[in-house]
Amino acid sequence: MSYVIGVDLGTSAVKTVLVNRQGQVAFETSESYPLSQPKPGYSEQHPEDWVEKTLLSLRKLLEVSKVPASEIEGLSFSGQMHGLVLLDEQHQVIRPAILWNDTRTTAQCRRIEQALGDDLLKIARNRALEGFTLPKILWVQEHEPDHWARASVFVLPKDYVRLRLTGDLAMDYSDAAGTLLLDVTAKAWSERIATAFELPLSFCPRLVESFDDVGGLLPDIAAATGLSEGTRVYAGGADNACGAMGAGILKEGQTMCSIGTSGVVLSYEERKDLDFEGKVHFFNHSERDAFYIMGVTLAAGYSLEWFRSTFAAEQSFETLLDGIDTIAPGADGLLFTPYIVGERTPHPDADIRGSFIGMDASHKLHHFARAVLEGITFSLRESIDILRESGKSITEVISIGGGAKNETWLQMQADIFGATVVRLENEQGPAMGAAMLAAYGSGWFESLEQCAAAFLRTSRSYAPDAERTKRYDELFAIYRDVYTATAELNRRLTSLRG
Ligand SMILES: Nc1ncnc2c1ncn2[C@@H]1O[C@H](COP(=O)(O)OP(=O)(O)O)[C@@H](O)[C@H]1O
Ligand SMILES: O=C(CO)[C@@H](O)[C@H](O)COP(=O)(O)O
Repeated sequence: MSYVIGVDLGTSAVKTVLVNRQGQVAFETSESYPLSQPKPGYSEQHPEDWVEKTLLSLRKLLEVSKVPASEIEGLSFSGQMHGLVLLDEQHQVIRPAILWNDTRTTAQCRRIEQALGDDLLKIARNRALEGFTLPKILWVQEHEPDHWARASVFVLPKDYVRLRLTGDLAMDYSDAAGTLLLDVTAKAWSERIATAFELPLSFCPRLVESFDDVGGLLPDIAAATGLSEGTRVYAGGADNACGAMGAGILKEGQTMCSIGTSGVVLSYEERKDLDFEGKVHFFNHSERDAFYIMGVTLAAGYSLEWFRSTFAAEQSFETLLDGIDTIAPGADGLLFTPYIVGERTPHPDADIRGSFIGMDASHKLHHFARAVLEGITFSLRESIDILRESGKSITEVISIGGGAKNETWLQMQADIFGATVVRLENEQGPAMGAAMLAAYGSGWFESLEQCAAAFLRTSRSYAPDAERTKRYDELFAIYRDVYTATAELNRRLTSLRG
């Protein structure tokens, strides 16, 4: 038998999957790590936690599966995007990583816009948003001169873990696209952008394709995990690119919805010269010379996790959501907006915060839980609408991530999106995309599409119900008004936040 491993470095946990040549998952493990929010709007993690938990997860994968290390041909990564890991000349970490959902960088975004004007959208193909990496780099430049003086190079989360596993420093195009330093269509670091902020190009690591072989495992890593030094490591990709691959989004006309900590609606995009005016993110895919567009809800699964841990900490997601299907669409007049850490699509606004509108004395915990799911899904519908407005026909959506675990939520996605929602058999999200990169890199298939055809099988489809879709369309019109109606109120509350 031969196997590959996919490692998904998520925001809440690292997940590893062991996959055979038929795409069957022989074993999986997951190890969580903390997220620290030292101030409102801040979101950080310790890169050492990622490394430690990745090694632990790999060791368990080998111990429990009992698969001989010699049968594992390749390993690759998927990683949470945009997070800034600053390294000194010896490749030591300088400060905790500043993550994708950290919104401290509004001033730096305005500085980028002023310095680059129209060039930003022309070159980086994306707007200056707080979550992206360049604003984080500028924040450290401005606020932490001692740290900045030591900074020699930057990497993204999975690149740091790969560096520690192999000793190789590199970044793949799909992740580099989320830094705002890449000329996305030319696939090269942008000198124009780097020099505008006095960054030498040596501050940016070597660029590679997601499926490139970047070496073997270091001897001490092989010893610590039980893996063989002979297992080849392939660079890996951004979690959304890998999630898309793991959902089979490899040609025009395919769309996925991923509900993890964040929420993403993503479509394969052939029209690389079309100007999306920054309304959606435009990134390199993990397949060679391919692209995708996507909209992001900052707190999708995170809104549900926040609600559960704050108001029903003793309950699992399953218990909390059990019975919400007995409540009618609209949660008896209760509406939630998931802006609990600010928002990205369609409102790039770090100051906006969430709301429950329409609370009534008759509402119980289940009404709130249903309203939270509906609010998250309405937010994703805003991205679906932007993709449709760009000319895409979206009639089928592959749903992945934690949000695809609940049947009621899957049906709700179909009803709110007005599209058939498809769940995959043995859905593994971005971890499967990472395993596919390792399988393709190892030469098991001639193309990633061929690999997807062999690995991925659909499990169940959820068709939209015409009556519920109509009801949700009415509610969606109200949902859309909540942003405008609460934006100014939230701005006035900003100074009260801790
Ligand atoms: N059984 C479940 N039912 C509904 N939602 C769930 C369930 N389990 C997890 N989730 C949601 O999925 C989120 C985690 O998704 P995951 O894809 O594992 O996240 P990430 O990759 O960001 O770490 C949780 O925060 C929660 O909102
Ligand atoms: O910021 C983005 C994409 O632009 C996020 O999607 C991150 O990539 C984190 O993803 P999850 O941990 O939610 O999977």
